[in-house]
Formats: sequence, C-alpha cells, structure tokens
Amino acid sequence: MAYGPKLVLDGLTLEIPRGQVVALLGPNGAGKTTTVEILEGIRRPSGGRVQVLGSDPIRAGEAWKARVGIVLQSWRDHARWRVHELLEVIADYYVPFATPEVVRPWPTDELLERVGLADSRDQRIDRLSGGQRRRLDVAVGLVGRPELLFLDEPTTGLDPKGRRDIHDLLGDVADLETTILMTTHDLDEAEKVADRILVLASGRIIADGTPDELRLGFSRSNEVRVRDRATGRVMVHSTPDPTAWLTEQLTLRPGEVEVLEVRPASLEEAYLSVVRRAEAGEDLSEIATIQEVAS
Ligand SMILES: Nc1ncnc2c1ncn2[C@@H]1O[C@H](COP(=O)(O)OP(=O)(O)OP(=O)(O)O)[C@@H](O)[C@H]1O
Repeated sequence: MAYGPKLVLDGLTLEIPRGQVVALLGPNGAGKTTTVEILEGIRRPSGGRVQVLGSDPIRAGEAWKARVGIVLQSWRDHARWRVHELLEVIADYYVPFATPEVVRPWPTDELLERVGLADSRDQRIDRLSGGQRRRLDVAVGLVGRPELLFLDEPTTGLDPKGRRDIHDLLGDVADLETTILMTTHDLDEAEKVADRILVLASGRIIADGTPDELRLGFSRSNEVRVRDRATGRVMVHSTPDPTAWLTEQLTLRPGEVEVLEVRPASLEEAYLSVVRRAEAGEDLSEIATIQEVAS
C-alpha cells in the first residue's frame, strides 16, 4: 500500500482463522489503521490480494457488509438523536440479512443492557460522557451481530471500569465465535483480550504469536529474584541467561542463596525490544516465526 510515493505497507501477509481474537499493535504511523481500512473495504490497496469472509472487500456487496461490524476511532452521527433512536435506525438495515443461524439485528434494549447503556437509552447523544459515547460506538459495531468485528482502539479515553466492561463484552462476543481484529496501543488490553498479537512496524509484521510466545521469543532479559538466607535481603537481577547467572551465584555462595523466582520480561519490554530492533533495521526473520512453547 502506498500513499502517493510513500510506501506504507510492504509485503504484509497474514491469515486469521474464524473465531480468533487478534490484536494489532505497532508504533504510531506503522500502518495499523491503513491495514484495517483495507480489510474493511474502505480503502483500496495499491497492490496485493485481500480476502475477507471469502470476498474481496472492495468489491463485496451489501450481504457481506451486513456480516462485518466496525468500531472506528471516532465518527460523527446525529448528535441530537436519542441513544436508542440511533441504534434502532442502524438495526433496521440488518433486518433483511437475518439468517436461520443468525438472528439480526441484536434487539436494541438487550444490546444497551449488554454494553452498560440501559440507563442512557433516552439520552441525547451529544449529552453522553466520553465513556458512554465509546460504549455506544461498540454497540453500533455489534448491532448487526457481525461474524467479524473490527475495532480501532476501542477503549481509548475510558476509565478502568469502562475498559474492563468493554473487555468483558469483547470476551462474550468472542465466545459467540465472532472473529475480532482490534488495534490498540495498550499491551495489557492486548494480553487480556487477544488470542494472538501481531506487531506491525516499518510496513510489515515483525512479530506474530500469543502474548506468552512474544514474551519468550523477543525478550532478551529475564528477571531473577533471590534471597540471601543470612540477611533475608532480596535481590532482583536482570539477565539474558538466568541459568548461567544462577549457577554462578549458587557456586560462589553455596547454601546462602535461595531462589525465589525467575520470570521472563513483561510483554511491554518484549514489545519495545522487538520494535526497537526492527526500526534499527535488524533482521528479525529468524525469530519472527515463534514456536509453540510448553507451558
Ligand atoms: N490518507 C493518507 N494520505 C497520505 N498518507 C497517509 C494517509 N493515511 C495515512 N497515511 C500515512 O501512512 C502511514 C500509516 O498510517 P496509519 O494511520 O495506517 O498508521 P497507524 O499505525 O494506524 O498509526 P497510529 O497508531 O498513529 O494511529 C503514516 O505515515 C501516515 O502518515
């Protein structure tokens, strides 16, 4: 994908099986929104091949659109309408697309209850708080009971309770076998919600795996906590090779050191490390395919 002479995505290849919950991460300007817009059929790619739910999104018709839900970063709508009016108008669009397997649309009052907006049902949209507004955005994305849901930074601006509510809701939606692709800058969110994390940098995917796989595959450091038996002092040491460091400690001070914990770096450390290395032009191809690790 190029905008004029500027190449933004180059050799990006990915496949998402039905029902998977995927978080797309990457630094500002990495191409996340562009990728998602191409998959939504909003943006025409300059080259390559795209298939979503069996169709090319740019050519797909109304029946395809009815199977896809979209939660944008922000969008304008009818500020003076009441919350339930907006949802009912959008819900009407989905009525012809109900199938014996999928009841469409989601009944408005049930959906408002589910997203925590039942009390705001009759409020004007321009009177909603930022968090309520975001819940309404998610409700708009869900009202057609999509098979595939795209969310662009769904919890930006929400307080901790609002974030947890949206995470719980996405967990429920994922249980209905809905495929979810969300962009986020929040690693905690990616870890809580997603089965799989994709990291995009310099126009391509530089990491692809479960949160645990990313932590183990990309972090160069581990944190080791030991306690000195005599003094009770706890020491924390960061090392790429905990086995060597512990062997040395246990040999130098036999019987004096008690090992408390060895744990891999946090997901954030692993993420920052892989992005830094990709941006420095390091070849990550050998470790980009992360192997399944025994838990
Ligand atoms: N319509 C456009 N015309 C020209 N350049 C664009 C356009 N949209 C995006 N870009 C450029 O393409 C690159 C990727 O942008 P994109 O919005 O996809 O990144 P992103 O990963 O979603 O960023 P962020 O995390 O900041 O939302 C950026 O360098 C951006 O400036």
